[in-house]
Amino acid sequence: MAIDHALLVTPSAMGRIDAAAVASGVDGYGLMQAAGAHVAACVLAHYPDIRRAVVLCGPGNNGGDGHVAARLLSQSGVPVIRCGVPPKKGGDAARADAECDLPLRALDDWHPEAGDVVVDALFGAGLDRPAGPEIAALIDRVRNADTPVVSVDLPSGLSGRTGAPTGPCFQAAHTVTFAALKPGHVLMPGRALCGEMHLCDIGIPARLIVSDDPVWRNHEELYRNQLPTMSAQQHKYSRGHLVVLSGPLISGGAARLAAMAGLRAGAGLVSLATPPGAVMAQAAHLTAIMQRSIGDEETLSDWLEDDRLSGFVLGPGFGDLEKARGFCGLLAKSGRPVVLDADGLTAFAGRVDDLGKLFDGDVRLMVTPHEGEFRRLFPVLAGDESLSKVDRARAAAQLLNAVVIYKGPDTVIAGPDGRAAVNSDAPSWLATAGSGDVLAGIAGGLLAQGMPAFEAGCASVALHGDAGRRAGAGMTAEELAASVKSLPCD
Ligand SMILES: NC(=O)C1=CN([C@@H]2O[C@H](COP(=O)(O)OP(=O)(O)OC[C@H]3O[C@@H](n4cnc5c(N)ncnc54)[C@H](O)[C@@H]3O)[C@@H](O)[C@H]2O)[C@H](O)CC1
Ligand SMILES: [K+]
Repeated sequence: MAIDHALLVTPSAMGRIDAAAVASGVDGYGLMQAAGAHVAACVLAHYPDIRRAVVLCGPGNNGGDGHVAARLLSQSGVPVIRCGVPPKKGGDAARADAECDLPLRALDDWHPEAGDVVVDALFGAGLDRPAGPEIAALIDRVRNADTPVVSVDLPSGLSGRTGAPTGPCFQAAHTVTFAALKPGHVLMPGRALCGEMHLCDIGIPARLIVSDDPVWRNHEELYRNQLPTMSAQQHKYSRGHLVVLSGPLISGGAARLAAMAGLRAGAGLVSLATPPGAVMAQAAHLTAIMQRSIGDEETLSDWLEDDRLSGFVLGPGFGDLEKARGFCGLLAKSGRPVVLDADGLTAFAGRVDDLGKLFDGDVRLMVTPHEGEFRRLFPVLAGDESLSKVDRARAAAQLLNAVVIYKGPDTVIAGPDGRAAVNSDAPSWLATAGSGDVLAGIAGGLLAQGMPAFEAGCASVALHGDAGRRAGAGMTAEELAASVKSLPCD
Protein backbone atom coordinates (compact mmCIF):
# COMPACT_ATOMS: atom_id res chain seq x y z
CA MET A 1 0.00 0.00 0.00
CA ALA A 2 1.48 3.36 -0.96
CA ILE A 3 1.42 5.47 2.18
CA ASP A 4 0.29 9.03 1.46
CA HIS A 5 3.13 11.05 2.95
CA ALA A 6 1.28 14.29 2.33
CA LEU A 7 -2.00 13.62 4.17
CA LEU A 8 -2.13 14.87 7.77
CA VAL A 9 -4.69 13.13 9.96
CA THR A 10 -5.63 14.35 13.44
CA PRO A 11 -5.32 11.79 16.29
CA SER A 12 -9.09 11.62 16.67
CA ALA A 13 -9.52 10.98 12.94
CA MET A 14 -6.78 8.35 13.24
CA GLY A 15 -8.78 6.65 15.98
CA ARG A 16 -11.77 6.49 13.64
CA ILE A 17 -9.59 5.05 10.87
CA ASP A 18 -8.27 2.47 13.34
CA ALA A 19 -11.83 1.48 14.26
CA ALA A 20 -12.92 1.36 10.61
CA ALA A 21 -9.99 -0.94 9.83
CA VAL A 22 -10.98 -3.34 12.60
CA ALA A 23 -14.64 -3.13 11.57
CA SER A 24 -13.59 -4.02 8.03
CA GLY A 25 -12.06 -7.23 9.35
CA VAL A 26 -8.47 -6.14 9.90
CA ASP A 27 -7.11 -7.74 13.08
CA GLY A 28 -6.58 -4.95 15.64
CA TYR A 29 -3.94 -6.94 17.49
CA GLY A 30 -2.19 -7.48 14.19
CA LEU A 31 -2.00 -3.69 13.80
CA MET A 32 -0.40 -3.43 17.23
CA GLN A 33 2.06 -6.20 16.44
CA ALA A 34 3.01 -4.47 13.18
CA ALA A 35 3.39 -1.17 15.01
CA GLY A 36 5.60 -2.72 17.68
CA ALA A 37 7.68 -4.48 15.03
CA HIS A 38 8.38 -1.18 13.24
CA VAL A 39 9.43 0.36 16.56
CA ALA A 40 11.81 -2.53 17.32
CA ALA A 41 13.23 -2.36 13.80
CA CYS A 42 13.84 1.39 14.16
CA VAL A 43 15.72 0.86 17.43
CA LEU A 44 17.92 -1.91 15.94
CA ALA A 45 18.58 0.06 12.74
CA HIS A 46 19.61 3.29 14.43
CA TYR A 47 21.27 1.94 17.60
CA PRO A 48 23.36 -1.07 16.57
CA ASP A 49 25.55 -0.56 19.67
CA ILE A 50 22.57 -0.56 22.01
CA ARG A 51 23.30 -2.21 25.34
CA ARG A 52 19.83 -2.07 26.84
CA ALA A 53 16.36 -1.07 25.67
CA VAL A 54 14.29 0.68 28.34
CA VAL A 55 10.66 0.38 27.21
CA LEU A 56 8.31 2.76 29.01
CA CYS A 57 4.70 1.55 28.65
CA GLY A 58 1.55 3.57 29.32
CA PRO A 59 -1.92 2.21 30.12
CA GLY A 60 -3.32 2.30 26.59
CA ASN A 61 -2.56 1.05 23.12
CA ASN A 62 0.53 3.23 22.85
CA GLY A 63 1.79 1.14 25.74
CA GLY A 64 0.59 -1.93 23.87
CA ASP A 65 2.89 -1.07 20.98
CA GLY A 66 5.63 -0.82 23.57
CA HIS A 67 4.97 -4.31 25.01
CA VAL A 68 5.22 -5.76 21.48
CA ALA A 69 8.45 -3.86 20.80
CA ALA A 70 9.92 -5.00 24.13
CA ARG A 71 9.19 -8.64 23.36
CA LEU A 72 10.66 -8.43 19.86
CA LEU A 73 13.79 -6.58 21.00
CA SER A 74 14.32 -9.17 23.73
CA GLN A 75 13.83 -12.02 21.26
CA SER A 76 16.43 -10.37 19.00
CA GLY A 77 18.94 -10.63 21.82
CA VAL A 78 18.83 -7.08 23.17
CA PRO A 79 18.70 -6.80 26.98
CA VAL A 80 15.35 -5.15 27.72
CA ILE A 81 13.62 -3.75 30.78
CA ARG A 82 9.97 -2.72 30.77
CA CYS A 83 8.75 0.04 33.07
CA GLY A 84 5.21 1.27 33.22
CA VAL A 85 1.68 0.73 34.35
CA PRO A 86 -0.39 -2.39 33.69
CA PRO A 87 -2.69 -1.96 30.69
CA LYS A 88 -6.45 -1.90 30.93
CA LYS A 89 -7.80 -5.43 31.13
CA GLY A 90 -9.10 -7.31 28.13
CA GLY A 91 -7.81 -5.18 25.27
CA ASP A 92 -5.02 -5.64 22.74
CA ALA A 93 -2.54 -3.96 25.08
CA ALA A 94 -3.32 -6.46 27.84
CA ARG A 95 -2.70 -9.27 25.34
CA ALA A 96 0.60 -7.71 24.27
CA ASP A 97 1.60 -7.36 27.93
CA ALA A 98 0.71 -10.98 28.66
CA GLU A 99 2.73 -12.17 25.66
CA CYS A 100 5.83 -10.37 26.90
CA ASP A 101 7.48 -12.44 29.62
CA LEU A 102 9.64 -9.56 30.91
CA PRO A 103 8.61 -8.25 34.34
CA LEU A 104 6.78 -4.92 34.26
CA ARG A 105 8.67 -2.66 36.65
CA ALA A 106 7.54 0.61 38.20
CA LEU A 107 8.21 3.74 36.17
CA ASP A 108 10.76 5.03 38.68
CA ASP A 109 12.62 1.73 38.66
CA TRP A 110 15.01 2.83 35.94
CA HIS A 111 18.53 3.97 36.67
CA PRO A 112 20.30 5.27 33.56
CA GLU A 113 23.18 3.18 32.22
CA ALA A 114 25.56 3.83 29.32
CA GLY A 115 24.18 2.30 26.13
CA ASP A 116 20.53 2.67 27.17
CA VAL A 117 17.94 3.54 24.55
CA VAL A 118 14.51 4.59 25.82
CA VAL A 119 11.42 3.47 23.89
CA ASP A 120 8.72 5.98 24.81
CA ALA A 121 5.40 4.14 24.65
CA LEU A 122 3.64 6.07 27.42
CA PHE A 123 1.08 8.12 25.50
CA GLY A 124 0.33 8.72 21.86
CA ALA A 125 -2.94 9.69 20.23
CA GLY A 126 -4.76 9.35 23.54
CA LEU A 127 -2.83 12.06 25.37
CA ASP A 128 -5.53 14.30 26.74
CA ARG A 129 -3.92 16.24 29.58
CA PRO A 130 -0.51 17.35 30.79
CA ALA A 131 1.69 14.53 32.04
CA GLY A 132 1.64 14.19 35.82
CA PRO A 133 4.60 14.71 38.18
CA GLU A 134 5.81 11.09 37.98
CA ILE A 135 6.04 11.23 34.18
CA ALA A 136 7.52 14.74 34.34
CA ALA A 137 10.24 13.48 36.68
CA LEU A 138 10.94 10.56 34.35
CA ILE A 139 11.20 12.88 31.33
CA ASP A 140 13.69 14.99 33.27
CA ARG A 141 15.73 11.93 34.23
CA VAL A 142 15.90 10.80 30.60
CA ARG A 143 16.92 14.28 29.45
CA ASN A 144 19.51 14.70 32.22
CA ALA A 145 21.02 11.29 31.41
CA ASP A 146 21.11 12.31 27.73
CA THR A 147 19.60 8.92 26.90
CA PRO A 148 18.35 8.70 23.31
CA VAL A 149 14.58 8.32 22.92
CA VAL A 150 12.60 6.50 20.25
CA SER A 151 8.99 7.62 20.60
CA VAL A 152 6.01 5.50 19.59
CA ASP A 153 3.53 7.46 17.45
CA LEU A 154 4.26 10.77 19.22
CA PRO A 155 6.69 11.92 21.90
CA SER A 156 4.68 11.53 25.11
CA GLY A 157 3.50 14.97 26.14
CA LEU A 158 3.06 16.25 22.58
CA SER A 159 -0.36 16.99 21.15
CA GLY A 160 -0.71 15.25 17.80
CA ARG A 161 -3.34 17.81 16.76
CA THR A 162 -1.58 21.09 17.55
CA GLY A 163 2.12 20.21 17.65
CA ALA A 164 2.34 21.89 21.04
CA PRO A 165 3.39 20.10 24.24
CA THR A 166 0.55 19.85 26.76
CA GLY A 167 3.19 20.07 29.52
CA PRO A 168 6.40 18.07 30.06
CA CYS A 169 7.35 16.32 26.82
CA PHE A 170 10.09 13.99 25.61
CA GLN A 171 12.65 15.17 23.07
CA ALA A 172 12.80 12.18 20.71
CA ALA A 173 15.70 11.29 18.44
CA HIS A 174 13.28 9.24 16.34
CA THR A 175 9.49 9.01 16.20
CA VAL A 176 7.80 6.01 14.60
CA THR A 177 4.22 6.69 13.51
CA PHE A 178 1.66 4.66 11.63
CA ALA A 179 -0.57 4.96 8.56
CA ALA A 180 -0.50 8.78 8.31
CA LEU A 181 1.36 11.74 9.72
CA LYS A 182 -0.50 13.93 12.22
CA PRO A 183 -0.42 17.74 12.20
CA GLY A 184 1.69 17.60 15.37
CA HIS A 185 4.44 15.80 13.45
CA VAL A 186 4.97 18.81 11.12
CA LEU A 187 3.83 21.84 13.14
CA MET A 188 6.38 23.44 15.48
CA PRO A 189 7.61 22.74 18.06
CA GLY A 190 6.23 19.22 17.50
CA ARG A 191 8.34 18.62 14.38
CA ALA A 192 11.49 19.44 16.36
CA LEU A 193 10.43 17.31 19.35
CA CYS A 194 9.84 14.28 17.10
CA GLY A 195 13.38 14.17 15.77
CA GLU A 196 13.68 11.98 12.67
CA MET A 197 10.21 10.89 11.51
CA HIS A 198 9.41 7.35 10.37
CA LEU A 199 5.97 6.84 8.81
CA CYS A 200 5.18 3.12 8.67
CA ASP A 201 2.55 0.99 6.97
CA ILE A 202 0.97 -1.35 9.54
CA GLY A 203 -1.58 -2.86 7.18
CA ILE A 204 -4.48 -0.42 7.28
CA PRO A 205 -5.96 -0.37 3.77
CA ALA A 206 -5.22 2.91 1.95
CA ARG A 207 -8.91 3.30 1.08
CA LEU A 208 -9.61 3.70 4.81
CA ILE A 209 -6.91 6.32 5.43
CA VAL A 210 -9.09 9.30 4.67
CA SER A 211 -10.06 12.31 6.71
CA ASP A 212 -13.17 14.49 6.57
CA ASP A 213 -10.94 17.37 7.57
CA PRO A 214 -7.93 17.00 5.30
CA VAL A 215 -4.87 19.04 5.97
CA TRP A 216 -1.92 18.39 3.71
CA ARG A 217 1.76 18.79 3.81
CA ASN A 218 2.43 21.32 1.07
CA HIS A 219 3.43 19.42 -2.05
CA GLU A 220 3.30 19.87 -5.80
CA GLU A 221 0.10 17.84 -6.31
CA LEU A 222 -1.80 20.61 -4.54
CA TYR A 223 -1.02 23.24 -7.17
CA ARG A 224 0.80 21.72 -10.18
CA ASN A 225 -2.26 21.66 -12.43
CA GLN A 226 -3.01 25.33 -11.74
CA LEU A 227 0.51 26.63 -12.36
CA PRO A 228 0.62 29.09 -15.26
CA THR A 229 2.77 27.58 -17.97
CA MET A 230 4.71 29.50 -20.58
CA SER A 231 4.09 28.55 -24.16
CA ALA A 232 5.49 29.75 -27.46
CA GLN A 233 2.36 31.57 -28.59
CA GLN A 234 2.09 33.56 -25.35
CA HIS A 235 3.27 37.14 -25.22
CA LYS A 236 4.13 39.36 -22.28
CA TYR A 237 0.64 40.84 -21.98
CA SER A 238 -0.96 37.40 -21.78
CA ARG A 239 1.12 36.60 -18.72
CA GLY A 240 -0.30 39.40 -16.65
CA HIS A 241 0.94 42.73 -15.37
CA LEU A 242 1.92 42.82 -11.71
CA VAL A 243 2.04 46.14 -9.86
CA VAL A 244 4.04 46.49 -6.67
CA LEU A 245 3.23 49.62 -4.67
CA SER A 246 6.51 51.10 -3.58
CA GLY A 247 7.38 52.94 -0.43
CA PRO A 248 9.17 56.27 -0.10
CA LEU A 249 12.79 56.97 -0.90
CA ILE A 250 14.27 55.32 2.20
CA SER A 251 12.45 52.00 1.85
CA GLY A 252 12.10 51.38 -1.85
CA GLY A 253 14.25 48.24 -1.79
CA ALA A 254 11.51 46.01 -0.39
CA ALA A 255 9.22 46.77 -3.32
CA ARG A 256 12.08 46.11 -5.75
CA LEU A 257 12.66 42.69 -4.18
CA ALA A 258 8.96 41.87 -4.55
CA ALA A 259 8.92 43.14 -8.12
CA MET A 260 11.98 41.09 -9.13
CA ALA A 261 10.45 37.98 -7.54
CA GLY A 262 7.16 38.57 -9.37
CA LEU A 263 8.99 38.85 -12.68
CA ARG A 264 10.90 35.65 -12.05
CA ALA A 265 7.69 33.90 -11.02
CA GLY A 266 6.51 34.45 -14.57
CA ALA A 267 4.50 37.70 -14.66
CA GLY A 268 4.73 39.11 -18.20
CA LEU A 269 5.15 42.69 -17.00
CA VAL A 270 5.98 44.16 -13.60
CA SER A 271 5.73 47.80 -12.60
CA LEU A 272 6.50 49.72 -9.45
CA ALA A 273 3.90 52.30 -8.43
CA THR A 274 6.29 54.80 -6.90
CA PRO A 275 5.68 58.03 -4.93
CA PRO A 276 6.92 60.98 -7.05
CA GLY A 277 9.79 61.75 -4.67
CA ALA A 278 11.28 58.30 -5.09
CA VAL A 279 10.95 57.80 -8.85
CA MET A 280 14.49 58.94 -9.71
CA ALA A 281 16.04 56.82 -6.98
CA GLN A 282 14.06 53.74 -8.04
CA ALA A 283 14.86 54.38 -11.70
CA ALA A 284 18.54 54.05 -10.94
CA HIS A 285 17.94 50.43 -9.86
CA LEU A 286 15.47 49.25 -12.47
CA THR A 287 15.88 47.67 -15.88
CA ALA A 288 13.22 45.08 -16.79
CA ILE A 289 10.87 46.44 -14.14
CA MET A 290 8.89 49.51 -15.18
CA GLN A 291 7.64 52.40 -13.08
CA ARG A 292 4.70 54.71 -12.75
CA SER A 293 4.61 57.78 -10.52
CA ILE A 294 1.67 57.22 -8.18
CA GLY A 295 1.43 59.77 -5.41
CA ASP A 296 -2.16 59.64 -4.25
CA GLU A 297 -5.49 57.88 -4.58
CA GLU A 298 -6.47 59.98 -7.57
CA THR A 299 -3.49 58.92 -9.68
CA LEU A 300 -3.93 55.30 -8.57
CA SER A 301 -7.61 55.37 -9.48
CA ASP A 302 -6.81 56.69 -12.93
CA TRP A 303 -4.26 53.95 -13.49
CA LEU A 304 -6.66 51.25 -12.29
CA GLU A 305 -8.79 52.05 -15.34
CA ASP A 306 -6.21 50.01 -17.27
CA ASP A 307 -7.63 46.50 -16.97
CA ARG A 308 -4.36 44.96 -18.13
CA LEU A 309 -3.10 45.49 -14.58
CA SER A 310 -3.84 42.03 -13.22
CA GLY A 311 -2.35 41.76 -9.74
CA PHE A 312 -1.01 43.93 -6.90
CA VAL A 313 1.37 43.68 -3.98
CA LEU A 314 0.87 46.29 -1.25
CA GLY A 315 2.98 46.52 1.86
CA PRO A 316 6.68 45.81 1.50
CA GLY A 317 8.43 48.97 2.67
CA PHE A 318 5.26 50.97 2.01
CA GLY A 319 5.48 53.11 5.13
CA ASP A 320 2.40 55.33 5.34
CA LEU A 321 -0.28 53.17 7.04
CA GLU A 322 -3.20 55.52 6.39
CA LYS A 323 -2.25 55.75 2.73
CA ALA A 324 -1.96 51.94 2.65
CA ARG A 325 -5.55 51.60 3.90
CA GLY A 326 -6.80 54.03 1.26
CA PHE A 327 -4.90 52.32 -1.54
CA CYS A 328 -6.10 48.91 -0.34
CA GLY A 329 -9.70 50.09 -0.58
CA LEU A 330 -9.18 51.18 -4.18
CA LEU A 331 -7.46 47.91 -5.10
CA ALA A 332 -10.31 45.95 -3.49
CA LYS A 333 -12.85 47.88 -5.57
CA SER A 334 -10.84 47.12 -8.72
CA GLY A 335 -11.84 43.46 -8.31
CA ARG A 336 -8.32 42.20 -8.99
CA PRO A 337 -6.06 39.98 -6.83
CA VAL A 338 -4.11 41.71 -4.07
CA VAL A 339 -1.30 40.48 -1.82
CA LEU A 340 -1.14 42.34 1.48
CA ASP A 341 2.14 42.01 3.34
CA ALA A 342 4.21 43.90 5.94
CA ASP A 343 2.95 47.51 6.27
CA GLY A 344 -0.15 46.54 4.29
CA LEU A 345 -1.02 44.22 7.20
CA THR A 346 0.14 46.50 10.01
CA ALA A 347 -2.16 49.16 8.54
CA PHE A 348 -5.12 47.00 9.54
CA ALA A 349 -4.03 46.06 13.06
CA GLY A 350 -7.07 46.70 15.23
CA ARG A 351 -9.16 47.23 12.09
CA VAL A 352 -9.30 43.69 10.75
CA ASP A 353 -13.10 43.85 10.41
CA ASP A 354 -12.68 46.77 8.02
CA LEU A 355 -10.32 44.63 5.92
CA GLY A 356 -12.77 41.71 6.04
CA LYS A 357 -15.45 43.90 4.46
CA LEU A 358 -13.33 44.95 1.48
CA PHE A 359 -12.82 41.70 -0.40
CA ASP A 360 -16.15 39.88 -0.63
CA GLY A 361 -17.10 37.49 -3.42
CA ASP A 362 -14.41 35.51 -5.24
CA VAL A 363 -11.28 34.94 -3.20
CA ARG A 364 -8.76 37.46 -4.47
CA LEU A 365 -7.07 38.69 -1.29
CA MET A 366 -3.95 36.98 -0.01
CA VAL A 367 -2.35 38.01 3.30
CA THR A 368 1.11 36.86 4.31
CA PRO A 369 1.59 37.55 8.03
CA HIS A 370 4.51 36.31 10.08
CA GLU A 371 3.84 35.45 13.74
CA GLY A 372 4.04 39.03 15.01
CA GLU A 373 1.81 40.42 12.26
CA PHE A 374 -0.71 37.61 12.86
CA ARG A 375 -0.84 38.43 16.57
CA ARG A 376 -1.40 42.11 15.81
CA LEU A 377 -4.18 41.36 13.32
CA PHE A 378 -5.86 38.50 15.21
CA PRO A 379 -5.02 38.83 18.93
CA VAL A 380 -7.95 36.66 20.04
CA LEU A 381 -7.07 33.79 17.68
CA ALA A 382 -3.39 34.07 18.57
CA GLY A 383 -4.18 33.96 22.27
CA ASP A 384 -6.38 30.86 22.15
CA GLU A 385 -4.07 28.07 23.29
CA SER A 386 -6.59 25.40 22.33
CA LEU A 387 -6.15 26.24 18.63
CA SER A 388 -3.49 24.81 16.34
CA LYS A 389 -1.71 27.00 13.81
CA VAL A 390 -3.93 25.38 11.17
CA ASP A 391 -7.08 26.30 13.15
CA ARG A 392 -5.87 29.91 13.46
CA ALA A 393 -5.00 30.26 9.79
CA ARG A 394 -8.35 28.78 8.73
CA ALA A 395 -10.29 31.10 11.04
CA ALA A 396 -8.40 34.13 9.74
CA ALA A 397 -9.01 33.04 6.15
CA GLN A 398 -12.75 32.91 6.82
CA LEU A 399 -12.77 36.27 8.60
CA LEU A 400 -11.06 37.96 5.64
CA ASN A 401 -12.43 35.81 2.80
CA ALA A 402 -8.79 35.48 1.87
CA VAL A 403 -5.99 32.99 1.49
CA VAL A 404 -3.73 33.26 4.53
CA ILE A 405 -0.05 32.40 4.34
CA TYR A 406 0.77 32.23 8.04
CA LYS A 407 4.55 32.23 7.85
CA GLY A 408 7.13 30.49 10.00
CA PRO A 409 9.24 27.30 9.93
CA ASP A 410 5.84 25.61 9.64
CA THR A 411 4.10 27.99 7.24
CA VAL A 412 0.38 27.25 6.99
CA ILE A 413 -1.54 28.09 3.82
CA ALA A 414 -5.30 28.22 4.42
CA GLY A 415 -8.29 29.20 2.32
CA PRO A 416 -11.76 30.36 3.42
CA ASP A 417 -13.16 27.05 2.14
CA GLY A 418 -11.23 25.19 4.84
CA ARG A 419 -8.45 23.79 2.68
CA ALA A 420 -5.09 23.96 4.45
CA ALA A 421 -1.51 22.90 3.87
CA VAL A 422 1.54 22.93 6.13
CA ASN A 423 4.90 23.65 4.53
CA SER A 424 7.50 21.71 6.47
CA ASP A 425 10.66 21.79 4.36
CA ALA A 426 11.69 25.43 3.97
CA PRO A 427 15.39 26.01 4.64
CA SER A 428 15.97 27.74 7.98
CA TRP A 429 18.04 30.50 6.39
CA LEU A 430 14.94 31.90 4.70
CA ALA A 431 14.32 33.74 7.96
CA THR A 432 16.24 36.82 6.87
CA ALA A 433 15.42 40.45 6.08
CA GLY A 434 13.67 40.81 2.77
CA SER A 435 12.67 37.16 2.50
CA GLY A 436 9.02 38.06 3.08
CA ASP A 437 9.18 40.70 0.33
CA VAL A 438 10.31 38.00 -2.08
CA LEU A 439 7.49 35.64 -1.04
CA ALA A 440 4.92 38.42 -1.50
CA GLY A 441 6.33 39.09 -4.97
CA ILE A 442 6.17 35.42 -6.00
CA ALA A 443 2.57 35.24 -4.80
CA GLY A 444 1.71 38.46 -6.64
CA GLY A 445 3.39 37.18 -9.80
CA LEU A 446 1.36 33.96 -9.74
CA LEU A 447 -1.92 35.74 -8.98
CA ALA A 448 -1.24 38.28 -11.74
CA GLN A 449 -1.10 35.33 -14.18
CA GLY A 450 -4.54 34.22 -13.08
CA MET A 451 -3.62 31.38 -10.73
CA PRO A 452 -6.40 30.61 -8.20
CA ALA A 453 -5.58 32.01 -4.78
CA PHE A 454 -5.21 28.85 -2.65
CA GLU A 455 -3.06 27.07 -5.22
CA ALA A 456 -1.05 30.26 -5.74
CA GLY A 457 -0.45 30.37 -1.98
CA CYS A 458 0.82 26.77 -1.88
CA ALA A 459 2.94 27.24 -5.00
CA SER A 460 4.50 30.53 -3.87
CA VAL A 461 5.59 29.03 -0.55
CA ALA A 462 7.07 26.04 -2.38
CA LEU A 463 8.85 28.22 -5.00
CA HIS A 464 10.14 30.45 -2.18
CA GLY A 465 11.66 27.42 -0.42
CA ASP A 466 13.16 26.14 -3.69
CA ALA A 467 14.71 29.56 -4.32
CA GLY A 468 16.14 29.51 -0.81
CA ARG A 469 17.75 26.13 -1.37
CA ARG A 470 19.23 27.35 -4.65
CA ALA A 471 20.53 30.56 -3.07
CA GLY A 472 22.04 28.58 -0.19
CA ALA A 473 22.77 29.35 3.45
CA GLY A 474 24.05 32.87 4.05
CA MET A 475 22.05 34.18 1.08
CA THR A 476 20.86 37.77 0.86
CA ALA A 477 17.33 38.72 -0.13
CA GLU A 478 18.68 39.97 -3.45
CA GLU A 479 20.23 36.54 -4.10
CA LEU A 480 16.96 34.92 -3.03
CA ALA A 481 14.92 37.03 -5.46
CA ALA A 482 17.39 36.26 -8.23
CA SER A 483 17.08 32.52 -7.45
CA VAL A 484 13.29 32.32 -7.87
CA LYS A 485 12.82 29.79 -10.64
CA SER A 486 10.53 30.61 -13.50
CA LEU A 487 7.59 28.30 -13.91
CA PRO A 488 7.68 25.09 -15.91
CA CYS A 489 7.29 25.57 -19.65
CA ASP A 490 4.92 23.64 -21.89
N1 LIG B 1 -3.84 2.99 13.54
C1 LIG B 1 -3.05 3.42 14.48
O1 LIG B 1 -2.63 4.59 14.51
C2 LIG B 1 -2.71 2.51 15.60
C3 LIG B 1 -2.34 3.10 16.80
N2 LIG B 1 -2.00 2.36 17.84
C4 LIG B 1 -1.48 2.95 19.04
O2 LIG B 1 -2.60 3.33 19.82
C5 LIG B 1 -2.28 4.58 20.42
C6 LIG B 1 -3.51 5.26 20.92
O3 LIG B 1 -3.93 4.44 21.98
P1 LIG B 1 -4.98 4.96 23.08
O4 LIG B 1 -5.20 3.85 24.02
O5 LIG B 1 -6.12 5.57 22.38
O6 LIG B 1 -4.25 6.18 23.81
P2 LIG B 1 -2.81 6.28 24.49
O7 LIG B 1 -2.20 4.93 24.61
O8 LIG B 1 -2.07 7.34 23.79
O9 LIG B 1 -3.18 6.83 25.98
C7 LIG B 1 -3.64 5.90 26.91
C8 LIG B 1 -4.53 6.53 27.95
O10 LIG B 1 -3.75 7.34 28.79
C9 LIG B 1 -4.59 8.27 29.46
N3 LIG B 1 -3.87 9.52 29.43
C10 LIG B 1 -3.86 10.44 28.45
N4 LIG B 1 -3.05 11.48 28.78
C11 LIG B 1 -2.56 11.18 29.99
C12 LIG B 1 -1.69 11.84 30.88
N5 LIG B 1 -1.13 13.01 30.54
N6 LIG B 1 -1.38 11.28 32.06
C13 LIG B 1 -1.95 10.08 32.39
N7 LIG B 1 -2.79 9.38 31.59
C14 LIG B 1 -3.09 9.95 30.42
C15 LIG B 1 -5.88 8.32 28.67
O11 LIG B 1 -6.88 7.71 29.42
C16 LIG B 1 -5.57 7.48 27.43
O12 LIG B 1 -6.68 6.75 26.99
C17 LIG B 1 -1.55 5.30 19.34
O13 LIG B 1 -0.82 6.40 19.83
C18 LIG B 1 -0.68 4.20 18.76
O14 LIG B 1 0.55 4.13 19.44
C19 LIG B 1 -2.22 0.92 17.80
O15 LIG B 1 -1.47 0.23 18.67
C20 LIG B 1 -1.84 0.41 16.42
C21 LIG B 1 -2.71 1.07 15.38
K1 LIG C 1 4.70 7.90 22.87
